[in-house]
Amino acid sequence: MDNIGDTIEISAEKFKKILDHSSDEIFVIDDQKKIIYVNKLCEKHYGLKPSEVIGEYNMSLFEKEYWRPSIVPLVFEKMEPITIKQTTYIGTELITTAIPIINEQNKIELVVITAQELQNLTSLKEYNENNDSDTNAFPQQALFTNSEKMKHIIKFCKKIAKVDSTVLIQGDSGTGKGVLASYIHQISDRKDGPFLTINCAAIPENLLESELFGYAKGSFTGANANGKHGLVEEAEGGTLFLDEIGELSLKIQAKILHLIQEHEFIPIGGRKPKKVDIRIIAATNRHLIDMVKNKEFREDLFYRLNVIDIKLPPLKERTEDIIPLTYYFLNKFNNKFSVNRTISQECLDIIANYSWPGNIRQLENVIERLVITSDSVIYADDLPEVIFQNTKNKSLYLTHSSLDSAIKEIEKEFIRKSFKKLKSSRKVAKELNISQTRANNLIREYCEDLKEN
Ligand SMILES: Nc1ncnc2c1ncn2[C@@H]1O[C@H](COP(=O)(O)OP(=O)(O)OP(=O)(O)O)[C@@H](O)[C@H]1O
Repeated sequence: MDNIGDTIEISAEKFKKILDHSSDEIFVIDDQKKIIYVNKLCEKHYGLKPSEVIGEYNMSLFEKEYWRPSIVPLVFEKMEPITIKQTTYIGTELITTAIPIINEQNKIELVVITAQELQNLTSLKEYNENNDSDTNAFPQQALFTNSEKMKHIIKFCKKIAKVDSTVLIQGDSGTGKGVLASYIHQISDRKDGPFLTINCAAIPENLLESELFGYAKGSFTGANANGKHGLVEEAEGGTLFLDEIGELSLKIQAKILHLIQEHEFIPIGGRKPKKVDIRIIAATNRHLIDMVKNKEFREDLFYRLNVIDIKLPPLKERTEDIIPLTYYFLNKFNNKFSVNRTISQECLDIIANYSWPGNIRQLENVIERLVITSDSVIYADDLPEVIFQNTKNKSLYLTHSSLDSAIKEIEKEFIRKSFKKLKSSRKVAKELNISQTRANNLIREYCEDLKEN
């Protein structure tokens, strides 16, 4: 126990609780620039638990690009408090202040760093625009990751982006195939040209052909008399992304093959081939090789597309990405709907342990729904039933060794759900078929945070 003043004692456990509930991230490094303390906000800002950060050297995390720019060299150089703007890899903007604690030998003993989210500042005047070292921030990118598997894929993309070979991205629905295709385009020499996407499954075959290749003057009745350019022509100098390529008919597959091999195409109703300079990136969530075996997909086109193939892992194989993505989407929808929802630890744990069969898209949709439907804090019981139950059932067995504690957990869940909905102990008692005294006691035990002030 620490004795503070004459009468108040704060245990180390309570002290940790206080720091973890600060709205600022608190980050302390020693004279060797080793991280000796960080509060729980580091999970929100970097998707890393304090236990993964404490004991690391500041530089080694900085080199893994969790944030930019670094404040530590500045404070060691100037030996005085410094404030700068930083951006984390999930796009959170922070106003960070580093305060050196200097010992009697005039050496830095510790540096206490606090970081506040820019969107939380009530007044933007609170920080000086001139101090802002934004030039070092991350480039605007829609693709970020904390997973080694994905970092490997991104490294591979950086190598292949510069060549013009066709790329085939395979992966389950919602794993980010479109985002990856756009990323490859953005880091390629074609970045100043267009990036056009067509979803081959969403358009009927006859329309798809004219969308892709356009048609010549007066080629059919009802068509624009001057003809029409297709996406292949409009993508000149850029990249054409063919999403869900497994859905193409054999006729259009033949035209795509010709386009890839000869860099030319003939518009519908046209006679002369037109040359184009485009890169093709294709994606599918189907097993193309099985389709080839079943003669549903041309073997020659498959091998042409597959010159460079990338397999995107489902979210359950990159669980390190779940928490950073959750906060990324939370920030995104908080901004979109001008609210400031936070998320409870229990809810976060369930999200982190769920298998996400619909991958990133499903996670994004769930967070959007939670931001819209929850009150200021998002609790576990706000989650859609399927996620809540699925993880709950697993965790009941995993985390409860005794029958009594598992029963208590279920009791808590029932009471919270009912009280959240009905907001009255009388109604809860009625719904759950218990006495009002018992309902009152249970509400006092489990629902303090749900009571309206
Ligand atoms: N690494 C990422 N960072 C941020 N957002 C991402 C990331 N990957 C995917 N998303 C988001 O997840 C959603 C799904 O991504 P995308 O549409 O690229 O998936 P897909 O694999 O092409 O899906 P489908 O097969 O259904 O077309 C999009 O809203 C996208 O913005």
